Amino acid sequence: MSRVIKAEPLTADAFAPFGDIVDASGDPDKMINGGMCGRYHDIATLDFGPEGRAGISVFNAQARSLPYTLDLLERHPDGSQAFIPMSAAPFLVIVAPDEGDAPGTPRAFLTAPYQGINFFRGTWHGVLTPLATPGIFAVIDRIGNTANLDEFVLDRPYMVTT
Ligand SMILES: NC(=O)N[C@@H](O)C(=O)O
Ligand code: NI
Repeated sequence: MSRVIKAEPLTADAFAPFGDIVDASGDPDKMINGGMCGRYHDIATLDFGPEGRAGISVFNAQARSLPYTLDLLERHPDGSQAFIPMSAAPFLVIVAPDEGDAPGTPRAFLTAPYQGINFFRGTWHGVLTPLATPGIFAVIDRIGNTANLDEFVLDRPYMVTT
């Protein structure tokens, strides 16, 4: 019998232990370009460690369907990782607390349109999980000389639903 996780709406408070939300919510920090543009300034904690540097990549991921079978969690011990959607489609964000170097009970969140996320360094998470095609995302994460990847295969999968 699979364990079930119900996806929650993504809110800053709920996501705060795991990362940042990257979106244009609320008032901008500054109006620029002659008042034609609102700047939401410096809204994510990027962290690439002393040996790494920031990189921008593009991921073109297959869309998944719900209920989604979660059987793997991973983390990046050496740096943060941000997923910025290049479409309006919501996507699934799965995170878990660290419990003695293994993930605890996962939580799933459904983004709002045009919301991106930034995982803090070391946050256990599910891989990029689009729910619509194209699953194209800009990814800002660490470029460096380490694998920067710990994977944890779940002995019993979870079914993620909305
Ligand atoms: N492995 C990789 O580049 N992607 C994962 O980190 C992911 O979170 O999707
Ligand atoms: Ni990742």
